[in-house]
Amino acid sequence: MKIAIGNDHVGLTLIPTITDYLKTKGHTVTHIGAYSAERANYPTYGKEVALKVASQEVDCGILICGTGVGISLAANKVPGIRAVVCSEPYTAKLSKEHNNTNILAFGSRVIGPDMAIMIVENWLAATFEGGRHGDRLQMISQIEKDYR
Ligand SMILES: O=C[C@H](O)[C@H](O)[C@H](O)COP(=O)(O)O
Repeated sequence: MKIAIGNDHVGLTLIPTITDYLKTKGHTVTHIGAYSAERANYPTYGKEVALKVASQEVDCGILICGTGVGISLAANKVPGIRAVVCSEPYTAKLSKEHNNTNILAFGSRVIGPDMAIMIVENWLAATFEGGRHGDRLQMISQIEKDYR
């Protein structure tokens, strides 16, 4: 898969672990992020990764900030994006199966490298189930259209 990964200055600490893991699994990784510990603004990176996902330049995205909250909020402002913040693998799996999330976010101040890998692994392995869940996603898309 083609995966875009983005981070702010806090999320940078988990980038080598996640990037190495993804490459080991054969994925192509595009890194868009803060590249130093100098304070940076997460909306910049959340938006940039979200635009790549929405335009289908990549298959999905992974975003990391301190908590995963701010960067996912920014990504979710881009039409077509369904970003989820996860601190454990169960939500990551269900967010794909039921909500067809296209961006996974987590926080480097919340979880460590091993948990981050478990979350990524479960998210990437899961498949959207469609059916009633697809109907609900259409309702979400409609809300987006209503307020455009
Ligand atoms: O949701 C926002 C993220 O957790 C940011 O990584 C965090 O707010 C950055 O905080 P600071 O600028 O204090 O390092």
